[in-house]
Amino acid sequence: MLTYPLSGSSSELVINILSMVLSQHKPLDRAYSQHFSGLTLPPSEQARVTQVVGDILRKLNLYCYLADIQPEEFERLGSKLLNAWHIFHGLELPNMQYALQVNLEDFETRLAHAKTQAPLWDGCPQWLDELGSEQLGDAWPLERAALSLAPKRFIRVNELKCTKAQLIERLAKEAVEAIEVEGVDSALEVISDSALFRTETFKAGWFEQQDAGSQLVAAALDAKPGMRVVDACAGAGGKTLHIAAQMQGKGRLLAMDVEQWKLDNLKIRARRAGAHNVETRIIASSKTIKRMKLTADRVLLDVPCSGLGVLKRNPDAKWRDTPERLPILMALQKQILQSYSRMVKVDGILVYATCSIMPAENRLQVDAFLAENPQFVLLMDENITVADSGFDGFYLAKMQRVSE
Ligand SMILES: C[S@@+](CC[C@H](N)C(=O)[O-])C[C@H]1O[C@@H](n2cnc3c(N)ncnc32)[C@H](O)[C@@H]1O
Repeated sequence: MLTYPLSGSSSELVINILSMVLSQHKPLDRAYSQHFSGLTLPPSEQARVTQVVGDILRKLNLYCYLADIQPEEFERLGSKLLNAWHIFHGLELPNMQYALQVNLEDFETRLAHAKTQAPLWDGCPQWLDELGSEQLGDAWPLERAALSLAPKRFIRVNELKCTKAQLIERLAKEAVEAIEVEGVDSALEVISDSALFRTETFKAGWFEQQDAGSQLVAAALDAKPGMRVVDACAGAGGKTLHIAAQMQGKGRLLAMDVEQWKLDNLKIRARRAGAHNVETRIIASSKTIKRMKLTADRVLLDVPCSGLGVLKRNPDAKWRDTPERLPILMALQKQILQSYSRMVKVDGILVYATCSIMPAENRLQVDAFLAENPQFVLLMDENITVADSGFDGFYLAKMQRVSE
């Protein structure tokens, strides 16, 4: 965490970003882009601001409890929470105008109590603690604690442009220190505090920022040059670009989604990455899928999910309407799996993936699908857990179509 306090203006910035997320219910990335654009903040200060915002969101209920405020009061009482945050981390108080002060005696009493309440200490809201206990049983406390930590920074080497060794060397010349990641061939961990997207190495398309756990998903698809591959929930193409590299730019790679703006972003990223065999197609209706019946060697279904495996990186989801959305998401996952699996040809491979660690969105969906679709068999599945891997949490199931 920080070694010296935030400046007064950075503290105000943290409060404004958090207010946008907590009071106006905007996504965190939108709050960042709105507040950072037009600011001439040095990259290191921007990194400090995002570090503090991320930490506060990961443990919002703990810091609110210590500051003796309610999350709903953040817009009005944010300065008190920020002071409590500094005291908690043993830092001097920031120099904010009109800041509300914390009663130190009260803070110490609350701190002693919070240490005895593990879910509160881990910044876990009650609904999530109940869901995690119900879904994961004894494994939940370790996952819960792991989800409260700051995420590491991972990148994926773009093998269409360079090797891992060449990437490490070129990044070092731009003062970015990156090391190999055990168990994930395509990944590097960035251990210096550098602004990655400003590097020439990034502009040349040599890497993408992508969690190491996420890189295991496309690896499981095992796409080969010359194949016909569909990434059916491609979004902005994190995994599409990885698949394109596996295919060495040869064969047909179709990236589909229901949101055109995401596919437009994907096209820009594909151009930078030199991924020339990527085509995009909007899913306008079920006909788009029906027309492709039994045509694909590989289909990836990286379905919309709760995101409960990636709370380190997207901690705002803890304080959103995630529990209300869960049944809707699960119905959509079931429907996508049933309908889009029709694209897989006989002997072809289907990979179902989520960035959730909850069995209800993962193995239970796959079991239900297999029970209704004997034309598919399960080859393997994997829970990439946050506590075991240190990555974000993912699930993947690899299935094969054995008959029409
Ligand atoms: C988990 S995200 C995909 C992330 C992406 N694969 C990546 O690696 O960057 C799920 C995607 O599914 C898309 N989606 C939502 N409903 C869909 C549907 N019915 N059919 C296809 N895609 C859908 C969303 O727009 C979103 O981009």
